[in-house]
Amino acid sequence: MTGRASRRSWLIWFTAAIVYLLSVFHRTSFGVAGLEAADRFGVGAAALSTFTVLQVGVYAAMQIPTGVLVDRFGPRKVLTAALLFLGLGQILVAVADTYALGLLARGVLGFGDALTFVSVLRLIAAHFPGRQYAVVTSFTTAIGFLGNLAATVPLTLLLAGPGWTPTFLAAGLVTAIYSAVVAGRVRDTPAGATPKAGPVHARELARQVRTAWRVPGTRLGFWVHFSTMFAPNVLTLLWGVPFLVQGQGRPAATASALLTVFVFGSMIGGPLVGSIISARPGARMPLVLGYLAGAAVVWAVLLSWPGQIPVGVLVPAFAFLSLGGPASMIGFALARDYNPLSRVGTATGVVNVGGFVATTVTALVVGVLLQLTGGQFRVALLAVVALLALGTFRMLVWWLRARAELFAAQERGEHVPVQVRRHVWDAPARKVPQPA
Ligand SMILES: N[C@@H](Cc1c[nH]cn1)C(=O)NCC(=O)O
Repeated sequence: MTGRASRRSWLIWFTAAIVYLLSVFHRTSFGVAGLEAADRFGVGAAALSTFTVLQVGVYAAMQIPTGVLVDRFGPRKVLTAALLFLGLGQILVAVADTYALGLLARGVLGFGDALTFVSVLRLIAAHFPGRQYAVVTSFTTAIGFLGNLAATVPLTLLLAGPGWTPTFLAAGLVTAIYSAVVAGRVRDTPAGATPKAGPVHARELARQVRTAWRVPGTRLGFWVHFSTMFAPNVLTLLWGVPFLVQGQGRPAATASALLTVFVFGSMIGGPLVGSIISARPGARMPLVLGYLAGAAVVWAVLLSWPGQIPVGVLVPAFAFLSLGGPASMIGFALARDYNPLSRVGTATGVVNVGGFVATTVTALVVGVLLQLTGGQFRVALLAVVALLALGTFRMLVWWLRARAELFAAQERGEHVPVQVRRHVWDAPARKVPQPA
């Protein structure tokens, strides 16, 4: 859309952003419930990490289907379903007393979580003009981090007070009940129109995904998301605490405190990056490249530091790496700009696969390398550097291809999302055949 977003659109966005807050709360709730979960299900640390891998795996696997569902049925219906799955998953967590039921519960929860983010971004694409897209998505992620904060000290206090079952039961019920608010309040577009959902033809759906994937702007978004968000994710979801405790000899409480730098960094960095790229879309790729160059320096320092890394080095290093999440939002802005609204959900899902596939692969490879090296974090974390290099290389390839498309469109006099000037590293202009 063009013009200004109405108050109604802001209200609809806020209603949907609360779904993302709930989703992040449920996603991160095992961070502080881990020890109690181990006790309740009678399992050790290795079995506990299965919860994380399962959840991220379900999330990544569901991104493209979610994008297609959102384009087909509209974000209101998909968000309503997301809340019902999240609520059901958390109610199952509340009553689960075996490891198998616990895994099933977190799987259902991961399914609901997977339906949320892409739906909210699709709503933003429909309700806000293009120039506001990045800033509103960054507000959304900042609201999501409130869910992450609620899953730290407040959840610890609730688990220590009322206990596991009442806490998770209440969280699950509130989430399921909120689905009625979303179903009643959210509208897919400012005019209230909803995509016409006829019968679903697999071939048609595959064509929609292929078309989105072939757009160089979508592919660039995929590699931007892949390269920027996985390192902070791997540290906060799985390997950050073991690296600091076993690899660096820090107490567990210090390790958890150090990881909160990622939450605050993303909460501040999100709106900052969002407002910069909303005002200057041309700054998107320079920002991503700047972040990746800085991340390479940070990893070189972290992995080559002799002995224990001082807190005075860890805090700025983590603060810088936390900007990877906000930088990854540039991938979604690219998907939004280079696809028509009817395909934005699918393209957003494709982009969102990037970071989560990179997270899953890195988390697994780090685990394998730790096993092979007898716990050498300096060696195991080289997996992060390897994926950073791969992602950056593929991103550069698609950046040049996307620029070549833009030049061609500019030369044809078409409207382009960003005006670009040719540089020496760009492919030379194609010769336009002259009439004889
Ligand atoms: N890029 C992340 C969101 C983010 C923003 N700042 C830090 N992280 C992302 O893709 N999120 C998807 C989700 O479901 O949370």
